[in-house]
Amino acid sequence: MALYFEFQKVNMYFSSVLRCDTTVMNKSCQTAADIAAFWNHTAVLTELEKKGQTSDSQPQNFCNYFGYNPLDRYAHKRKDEQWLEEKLRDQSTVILLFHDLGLVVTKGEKLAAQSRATQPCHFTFKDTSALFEELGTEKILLFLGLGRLQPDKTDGPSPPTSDKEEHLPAWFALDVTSISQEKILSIKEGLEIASSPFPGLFQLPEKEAGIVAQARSLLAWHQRYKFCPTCGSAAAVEEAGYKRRCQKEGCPSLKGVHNTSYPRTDPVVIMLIVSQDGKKCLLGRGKRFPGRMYSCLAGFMEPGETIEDAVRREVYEESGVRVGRVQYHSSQPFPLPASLMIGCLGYATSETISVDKEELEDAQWFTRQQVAEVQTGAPLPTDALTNPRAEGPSFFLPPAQAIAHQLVKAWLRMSPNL
Ligand SMILES: NC(=O)C1=CN([C@@H]2O[C@H](COP(=O)(O)OP(=O)(O)OC[C@H]3O[C@@H](n4cnc5c(N)ncnc54)[C@H](O)[C@@H]3O)[C@@H](O)[C@H]2O)C=CC1
Ligand SMILES: [Mg+2]
Ligand SMILES: [Mg+2]
Ligand SMILES: [Mg+2]
Ligand SMILES: [Zn+2]
Repeated sequence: MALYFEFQKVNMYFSSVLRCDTTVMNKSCQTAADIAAFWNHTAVLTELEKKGQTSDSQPQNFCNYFGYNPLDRYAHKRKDEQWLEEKLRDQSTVILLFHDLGLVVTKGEKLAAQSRATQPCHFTFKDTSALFEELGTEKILLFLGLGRLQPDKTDGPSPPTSDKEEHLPAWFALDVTSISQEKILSIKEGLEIASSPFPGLFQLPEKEAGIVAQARSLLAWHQRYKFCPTCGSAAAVEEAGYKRRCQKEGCPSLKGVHNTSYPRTDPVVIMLIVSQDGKKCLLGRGKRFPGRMYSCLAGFMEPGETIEDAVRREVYEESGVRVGRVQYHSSQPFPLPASLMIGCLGYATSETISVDKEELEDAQWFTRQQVAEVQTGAPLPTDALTNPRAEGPSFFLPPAQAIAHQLVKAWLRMSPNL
């Protein structure tokens, strides 16, 4: 009998978990999964995960905007020119066009109620054959990989596919900077060039943002590294856009492996610093930040430095605050032009702030409550980014697409509301 009651209790427990609204947050920005993770109720967390909810307080599960890329890069085919040519002409192939790093998009698509989403235009070889003809052999054509766009991450797991890998659509990016904008825009009705990186790059469908980041970072490398960094001679594009080879005989870059021949990525640390008592976090305002925006401190890593030391050094340089323990959270490819943001939480060992006025306008400690109110509060007025006197809260955080936003959210969710 006792066993029966015990069984009933467990049953009720799980049925209440299965009925709970997994999207609701309490005043501290914590969802049911966050609370379950915090109190180490793994059985409850497992049930919630079956409903498609994971806790952001489990950093290993976290994928930032630009971080999700559904393509298999298929790197072993980059030297197979015949295979690449056939793939390029296949009618399932998707070609993205970039004009001076601006993506060619379809006008007027609305994905979200308030923001105008940037919808990359998917061209075929047939659509673009005149452009290929005009560009000739000197073109920069990148093979990005094979794959299909999956349903949004929020739609749950992707449906099973019977496709063999080789039959998945191939994705390419073509640089059409040397072709007139009029000619590009006349390929189809309703095209435009999302020339400015802001805000278009941050309004892409999330399932495609990683592909655009991959293409844009590579094209930016080609734009900046036309000549061999070792001897200054011309360098030809090879391996489907993943290599540049110096054309001068005897150049040292031709002997052995040289990173000057391959696409570059600049690692950047970005960190939310938490005070010793765990109740405050450190945020700064860069000189060029819009409106009243405050964000995590960030800085380029230097050669011969660990991630932990880069976090400690940048925080000390910019704010005078000393940091002890550093914990990795997640990363984000950042295609402006080609950074890798390495997101961390850092635990301060001192509190006095001394702002580096060369780089920052201000840096302050913000309480958990202040930050939670801004995160859960009403949407910002439309002129908040441009008008410092706009109505609304005394400060605001970067949007959800920024890793800084996610670091703040992670801290709010993983710490108890003290
Ligand atoms: N603070 C934030 O919330 C966010 C920052 N970022 C990005 O993080 C990156 C680094 O942050 P910062 O505070 O600017 O870095 P930082 O604190 O290291 O200072 C930037 C300065 O470092 C020098 N520098 C050293 N290595 C460099 C390199 N590889 N490329 C360019 N400049 C280099 C330049 O003089 C530059 O002015 C920036 O590109 C920024 O766009 C991105 C998202 C959010
Ligand atoms: Mg900085
Ligand atoms: Mg700095
Ligand atoms: Mg720096
Ligand atoms: Zn050279």
